[in-house]
This record gives sequence, C-alpha cells and structure tokens, in this order.
Amino acid sequence: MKFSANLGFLWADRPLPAAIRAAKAAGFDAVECHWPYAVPAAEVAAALAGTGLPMLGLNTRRGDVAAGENGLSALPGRSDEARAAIDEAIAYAQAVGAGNIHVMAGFASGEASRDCFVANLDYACRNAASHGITILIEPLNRYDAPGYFLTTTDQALQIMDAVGAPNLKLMFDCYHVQLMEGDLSHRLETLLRRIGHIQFASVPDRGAPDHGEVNFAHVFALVRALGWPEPLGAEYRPGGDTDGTLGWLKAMRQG
Ligand SMILES: O=C(O)C(=O)[C@H](O)CO
Ligand SMILES: [Mg+2]
Repeated sequence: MKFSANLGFLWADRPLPAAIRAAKAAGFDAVECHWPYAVPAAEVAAALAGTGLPMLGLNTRRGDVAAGENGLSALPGRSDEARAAIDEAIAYAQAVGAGNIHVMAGFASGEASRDCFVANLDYACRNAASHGITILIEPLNRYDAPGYFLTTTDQALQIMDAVGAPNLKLMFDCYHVQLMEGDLSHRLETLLRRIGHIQFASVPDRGAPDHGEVNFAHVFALVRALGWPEPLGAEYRPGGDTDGTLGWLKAMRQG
C-alpha cells in the first residue's frame, strides 16, 4: 500500500521543502499539497528531486480567502480570474511534475454556477491535456464548507459527464464522502473507474486514520484488493506534531 502526505495539513508548520523532506523521512511514498504558490516552484522541485518523492497534486487558488472565498470556477462573472488560477496551477504543476490539479468550485449554487463550472472545467481539461495533467473535482462536506458548490459524488459525476473530458476525474476524499453520503465501500467499488485520487482522514474529527467511525484498515484493504495503484492521500489534521501521529503508517508498513 502506498501513501501520500498531504502537506497542506501534515508538517504544515514547516516550509514546504522541509515538509517534503519530513515526509520522506517518515516513510511516505509521495506528497501532495494545497496551495504552494508562495514558494518558488524551483525550491519545491529541488526538494522533490532530493528526496525522490513525486508531487501528486495541488489546488487552484481559492480567490479572496480573507473574504471567505473557497474557489472561483463556479462563480458566474469570475471566469477570467478562475482561468488565470487554472493557468497558474498548470504552470506550477508542470514545474514540479505534479500530475493532478484540483479545480476548486467555490461557494455557489444554481444553474448558472453549474454552467460556469462546466465551462471552466472544459477550459482546464483542454489546457491540461497536452501536459498529461488530470483535472480533479472534489465534493466537500456541508459542515466544513457550508455553501460549497460541489457536495456529493453523484453531483460530481453529472458535472464530469457534462464536461465529457477523459482527463477529468473525481477526487474521492473518504472523509467528505463519509460525512455526506456514507457507504464508502460500495462507492469506492462502483466509482473507481472515475476516480483520479483518493484521500482519507478519520471521521468526524479529521484526525489520523486510527480512530473514529470509519475502519480504515478495511478501506485500505478494499482499495488494495480493487487494484488501485496510486498512493492514498493522508489529508488529516495532526493537531500538533505530525511525527507523533504516524502510528497508523508504521502499523500499515508492518502489516
Ligand atoms: O478540503 C479538502 O479535502 C481538500 O482536499 C481540498 O484540497 C482543500 O480544500
Ligand atoms: Mg480532500
């Protein structure tokens, strides 16, 4: 089983290059991040080369975070900014060798937002395709992100079908899916073909995957049995020193 450290949460107290080195030292197989844009891509690329870890993915900018924005691509009237964020993400992903970009929808609802999201995803997929980059969309749960445009896997599939691009996939975050829909095992089995990346955290507290209402030993074994070849993304809040939360990883390595 391979695992990716999400450096938006794990070792988030360290500069990104140091966090990449910490993930390597802890035994992760890959890393992924949220919004790396404050760090020059060359510094991230050098840390990746030094550790040999791949960067799996990153997110598009959220917009005006201080004003509470959480993505731009489903906001009618904001497509110029949304597409600039997509262009920026593609350039950064290319520079660090990341294969996935999560295009963030934002707080929105209704038909105009849906059409706007579909059009911006079409733009993202067309521009990412020539670089071999996959575009991801991720349903977020209503407790952490109330009012976010994309909340369920069914809605994500409808959007993906409307865009119709082969390089548009679902970010299946077990944490969000469990909170919104449950039935993780059946959903993983039936959606696997449409999934581009899998993430996890305990539910409901978004901690390490060694407690809470989801049995991750079962989920990991299922994903392995389904033949999923990619590292699974550990996207949990360590609530302190990350190294002190990695008992689950050591147990997986021993088992
Ligand atoms: O919140 C999540 O689960 C994510 O994966 C996003 O990348 C950050 O909003
Ligand atoms: Mg996630």
